[in-house]
Amino acid sequence: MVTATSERPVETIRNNDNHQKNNILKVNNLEIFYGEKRAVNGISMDIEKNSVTALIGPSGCGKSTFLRSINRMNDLIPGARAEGEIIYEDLNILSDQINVVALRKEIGMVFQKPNPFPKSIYENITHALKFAGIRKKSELDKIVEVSLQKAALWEEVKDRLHKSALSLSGGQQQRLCIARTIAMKPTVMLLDEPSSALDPISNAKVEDLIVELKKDYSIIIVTHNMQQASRISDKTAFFLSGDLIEYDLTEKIFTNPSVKKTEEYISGRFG
Ligand SMILES: Nc1ncnc2c1ncn2[C@@H]1O[C@H](COP(=O)(O)OP(=O)(O)OP(=O)(O)O)[C@@H](O)[C@H]1O
Repeated sequence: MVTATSERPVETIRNNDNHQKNNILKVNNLEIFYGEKRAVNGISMDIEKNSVTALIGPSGCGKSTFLRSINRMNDLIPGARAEGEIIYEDLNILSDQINVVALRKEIGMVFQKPNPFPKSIYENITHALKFAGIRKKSELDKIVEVSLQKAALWEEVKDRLHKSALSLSGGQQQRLCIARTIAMKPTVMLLDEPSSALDPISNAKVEDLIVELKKDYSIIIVTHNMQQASRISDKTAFFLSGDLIEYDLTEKIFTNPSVKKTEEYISGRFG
């Protein structure tokens, strides 16, 4: 549970009016700055539960900045700050009372380049669990198996769990990183171009996995690959120069967008 960390009452950062049953996140007038420069210009959108939401747009439009704000990864960048609200479970994620460590367990992130630790496959998954106080071997074994199964990797690695994660292929490493996130029992998974560094077969496996995972998680994915967005996402948000230009069902965005700029972008006329 993402709890308030200070003495101030939780009610001061709750916003019950904004809670909606089918949405996992509600973004209200979010602005993100790097120093004086504004990278995200007051965007508002709801993110649905158990769905895949794709963020698309040309390089530098603010997709990754927005994604990183959802689990407060921008806190790690000196000079970065956010205004507005991202409501999750009636709490504003941007509040200084949020327990960021707990938040990042519930809202996990997978990066473009697979980044397993230089440890065994097993330890890659158990490392954070042990840190969180889970020590019993039988419990750790179970979580490792379930996480690898959910990440569609178990069959490929079950006989070499104690071999180095770095001996896996790039595609397997990325599925291991997804398993590592799953082990923390997240509700939301943020994926920043998770398959752009992979070969086509590994890419297809990761795409199949994402579609499978939405049964259990709400997924937000940044992608430069229009085909990928149209294949796997339910809703698509098109960003341009820090603005959210259009946000709608993926089918609508790719067949009959409402805004001319969206149509120009998806048909490859710029970006
Ligand atoms: N750490 C940072 N410090 C300063 N400015 C940054 C930083 N990260 C991003 N920016 C700027 O913020 C704007 C949005 O960048 P962001 O990386 O979010 O875009 P993007 O749409 O994800 O791009 P790409 O598709 O190339 O990853 C850009 O103008 C970028 O130069």
